[in-house]
Amino acid sequence: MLRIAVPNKGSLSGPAGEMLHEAGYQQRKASKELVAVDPENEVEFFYLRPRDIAIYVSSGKLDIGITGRDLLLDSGAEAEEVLPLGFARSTFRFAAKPGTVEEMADLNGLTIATSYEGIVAAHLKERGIDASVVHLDGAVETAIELGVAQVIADVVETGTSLRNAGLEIVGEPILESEAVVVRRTGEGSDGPKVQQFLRRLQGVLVARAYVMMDYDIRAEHLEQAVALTPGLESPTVSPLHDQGWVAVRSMVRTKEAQRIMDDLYELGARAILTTGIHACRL
Ligand SMILES: Nc1ncnc2c1ncn2[C@@H]1O[C@H](COP(=O)(O)OP(=O)(O)OP(=O)(O)O)[C@@H](O)[C@H]1O
Ligand SMILES: O=P(O)(O)OC[C@H]1O[C@H](OP(=O)(O)OP(=O)(O)O)[C@H](O)[C@@H]1O
Ligand SMILES: [Mg+2]
Repeated sequence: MLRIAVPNKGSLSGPAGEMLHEAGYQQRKASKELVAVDPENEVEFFYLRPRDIAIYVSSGKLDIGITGRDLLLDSGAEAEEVLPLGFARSTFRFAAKPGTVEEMADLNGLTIATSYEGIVAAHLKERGIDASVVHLDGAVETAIELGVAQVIADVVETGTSLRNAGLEIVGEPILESEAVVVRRTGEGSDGPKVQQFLRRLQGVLVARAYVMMDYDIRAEHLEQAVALTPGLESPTVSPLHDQGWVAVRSMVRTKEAQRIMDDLYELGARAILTTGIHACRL
């Protein structure tokens, strides 16, 4: 049975569960359940703290896990990223009161509060900066107001938490993070069950990012139309009863669908339809 670590709480938990559900895996019924078996797919899910997942996976007791790239790197565990999942996107940044820290060198001699000591210490060391790091569990933005630190290093998504605390970003992003699938470092080639799991998640990513587009076009404009909708491999072109026309079917990126529909219409295409993709294997 495949053993998979899934975040039990926080920003990663809901979207990870949704993605697994979309991939056809049975998820736990209640948020207090710590282990759930999906007998049909022969998978056992372990609902663990996101911060601990890379550590469990590196121990070799679990085959694979879902966590944040920042948490993976912070843990220092012998685990590596195998597939980015596109949710829980954030950047990891330094921030301070306006006017107190202009550039990275100003961090020398200061105290930095963070929940991600591993990432911060490595970043400072790489740049030869000598600053103290104090670990806090969360709500790090308040640490400056309360005098625990002069600088924080924390996850930023919309920037609302920083603004509310009257802080501004210092320097370049330390890291860009999103949810990722992790496995033990140096595992070699994945077994067939892990490969199948990854294919299912890749299928969800593609189904989320693409729509199927169908349209009719006069045969003489086919090449121009196909240039707009090349598809992943090659579009399907079918004859229509009216011999001057053909029907085209192709996958297009959801984000580009409206622009492509406008361009196709301009080219003379008609009956342009898009439909969602529920699942796929490429
Ligand atoms: N506001 C956010 N937007 C996007 N991703 C976030 C946000 N906050 C945290 N994350 C991401 O979620 C992961 C952290 O998960 P974790 O459950 O430890 O924190 P959390 O979502 O802040 O939950 P908690 O309430 O337990 O602190 C990290 O990968 C981080 O980048
Ligand atoms: O840029 P924003 O959109 O404001 O999001 C970033 C905030 O979200 C997370 O906090 P969370 O609410 O999880 O609280 P925590 O600090 O206790 O983890 C993170 O730690 C930041 O504080
Ligand atoms: Mg948090």
